[in-house]
Amino acid sequence: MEEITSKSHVLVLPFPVQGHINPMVQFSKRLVSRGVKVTLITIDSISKSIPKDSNSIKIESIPHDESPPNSIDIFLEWFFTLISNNLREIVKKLSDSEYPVKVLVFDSVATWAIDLAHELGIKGAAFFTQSCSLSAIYYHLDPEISKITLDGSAVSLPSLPLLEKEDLPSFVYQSESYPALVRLVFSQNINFKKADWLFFNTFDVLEEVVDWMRTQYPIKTIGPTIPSMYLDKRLKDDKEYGSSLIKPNGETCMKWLDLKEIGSVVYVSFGSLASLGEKQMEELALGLIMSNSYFLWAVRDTEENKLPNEFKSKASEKGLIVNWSPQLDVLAHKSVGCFFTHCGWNSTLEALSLGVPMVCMPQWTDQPTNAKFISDVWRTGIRVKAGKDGVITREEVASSIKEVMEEEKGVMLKENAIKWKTLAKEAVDEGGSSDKNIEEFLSTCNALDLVSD
Ligand SMILES: O=c1ccn([C@@H]2O[C@H](COP(=O)(O)OP(=O)(O)O[C@H]3O[C@H](CO)[C@@H](O)[C@H](O)[C@H]3O)[C@@H](O)[C@H]2O)c(=O)[nH]1
Repeated sequence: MEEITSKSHVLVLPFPVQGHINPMVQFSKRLVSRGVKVTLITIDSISKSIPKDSNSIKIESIPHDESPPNSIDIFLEWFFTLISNNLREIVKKLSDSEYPVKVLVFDSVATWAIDLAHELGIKGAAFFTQSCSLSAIYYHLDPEISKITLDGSAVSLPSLPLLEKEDLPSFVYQSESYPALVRLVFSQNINFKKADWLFFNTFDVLEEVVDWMRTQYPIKTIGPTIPSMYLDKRLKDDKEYGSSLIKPNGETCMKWLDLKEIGSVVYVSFGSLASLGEKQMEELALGLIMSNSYFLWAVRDTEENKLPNEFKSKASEKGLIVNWSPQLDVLAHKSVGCFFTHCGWNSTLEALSLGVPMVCMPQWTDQPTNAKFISDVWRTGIRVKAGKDGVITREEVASSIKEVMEEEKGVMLKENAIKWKTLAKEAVDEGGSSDKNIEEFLSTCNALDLVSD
């Protein structure tokens, strides 16, 4: 590994939700391990959940008097205004220090950050927390410029599998439900034109479209951003993400899993944002019981009231319900045989990196596309089928779990999952594709130092 002796200083700005903070903090740790100074920019209500200066990442936290707004549309504007009003001062302050800032790595949804970075005389790198395939889809289907007519039939795009309507990101067809989010996801395309680098939390062999994107833009794959001790083990202290916005019920989960047989437990989680309807929650709950497998289900406290009456006590022989799990430890546990997931990109990468087969129950945004890749491209999972009313029945839940846990198909899915686990480790290990991309990025940062010294 090349020794970085320069005084490179990189600012990292994640959007403040779990699924964006985790990968950007992990990327920061990889930079710090190579001698780079990294400062994470966030807001007070989030920074209290991130251990101060964890893994030598410095934190610049912006105070705010009012609580963050609950509505996503209002929150986006509130957060971006708060950051953009303060970022200039932060860069100026740090630039007067021994380690002047050279690069701002910003969450790809903070599209305004690139202009600010350039105005301040520093480089800007957009960090995409979703798959490269997803960005390619948004790129080709941008309503402002796309010549493709969306009429509900399958779409064929360069270096991507044929995508049926239900495989496309939900924002493509349901644009009226979340107008601000839809504007936001497509606005990310501006990064392709303006950013100095485009970082993707993926690895080269995982997505064919990476090669196609590379012919067009300065993209760098740097993932999977799973803590090193689960993959290459080169960062000895890197055992967890270290920034849980919800406190996990770790001991309870681990003790319970320790008592179960190898591969006998289904782990169920829908990440930090997805919210199921009451009917769907009931079908899922009853399907889990019907599957006859043991299950560990992370149900956030805001979702708990949707569980059927007395479900917890009825399920107590077979199931454990917690508000938040230490997901990496759970997926790495030998008792877990299957991950019943909403297919958030982090969960997807975690399952691939830890060799766990999946049952996919995507909800919205990128999750349907991730489910398509899991079931048809990487072939490490199957996707549940919804009934006419859009609800996935208890029978479907139970039979999908049985298919993965008990049937021949499950053996093939597990073999494929193990293959991807090996490839994920290779990508981040010394000389792997993601490792080399980080090295190359830092060599360029070094050159920036030489130019400005
Ligand atoms: O009980 C739990 C549940 C989740 N996690 C962690 O929380 C993260 C969840 O991330 P992800 O699987 O990506 O889901 P979301 O929280 O839903 O993430 C949002 O952000 C992702 C990245 O942009 C998108 O892919 C998703 O669709 C979007 O919902 C993962 O690292 C999990 O390990 C836990 O530690 N414990």
